[in-house]
Amino acid sequence: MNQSKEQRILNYVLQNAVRGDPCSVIDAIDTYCSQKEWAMNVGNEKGLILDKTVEEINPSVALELGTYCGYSAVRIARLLKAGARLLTVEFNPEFAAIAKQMIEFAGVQDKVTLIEGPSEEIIPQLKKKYEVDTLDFVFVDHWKDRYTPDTILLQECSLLRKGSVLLADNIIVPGAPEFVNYIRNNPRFQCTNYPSHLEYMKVQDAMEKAVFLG
Ligand SMILES: O=C(NCCCCc1cc2cnccc2s1)c1cc(-c2ccc(F)cc2)cc(O)c1O
Ligand SMILES: [Mg+2]
Repeated sequence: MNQSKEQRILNYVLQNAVRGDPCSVIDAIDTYCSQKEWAMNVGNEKGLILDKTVEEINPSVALELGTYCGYSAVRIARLLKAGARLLTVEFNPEFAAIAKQMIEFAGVQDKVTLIEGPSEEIIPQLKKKYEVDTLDFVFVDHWKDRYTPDTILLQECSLLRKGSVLLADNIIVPGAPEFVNYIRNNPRFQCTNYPSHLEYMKVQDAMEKAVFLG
């Protein structure tokens, strides 16, 4: 049976990156996806916005919604201090299997917990099953129509505290207009927009940072 695009991306990383070197994994994925096959990794331009946000917060507990091949999980995990952890949620079993191998090859598996399942099911489990108190940082990069309901769910599950930071991808393309309207008009969030470009394309995109005010 012929390989999936995600399997081809992983194979390229295994052959061209250095085991245990997260930066070489990130670079290899960006090289493959800009030269050979486009894929929905956050990419290097928006990835730098993600890096700066993570470095600014220096989170002890981070959540990612939408793992895909593990590109942003590796990007985030490589910046985490000793003892800090990333929980990343993926809905698609094939993607989760690729991401698991990607995270292990990068050598960040000790910092990352990969959870397979729908966000609306996993978020309510985070406190009891995954021993989360509150989240310092959330990277939102899954189904664009889940951005708003899951932000509400995070609040309902008391997973956000004063100063928790959400960073949402794809504000313009594919777009999350309902989320933008919700978060910018919500007095409990302080929002900042970061114009950028769609990964590997000359198409406008943006990220939105939202700080929970408690
Ligand atoms: O759909 C995108 N990401 C979401 C897919 C993840 C599905 C999940 C649902 C779910 C539910 N619960 C838990 C975990 C998860 S993971 C996406 C799409 C584009 C894009 C695609 C075509 C195009 F022409 C232009 C842009 C660019 C991007 O950067 C993206 O992130
Ligand atoms: Mg995205």
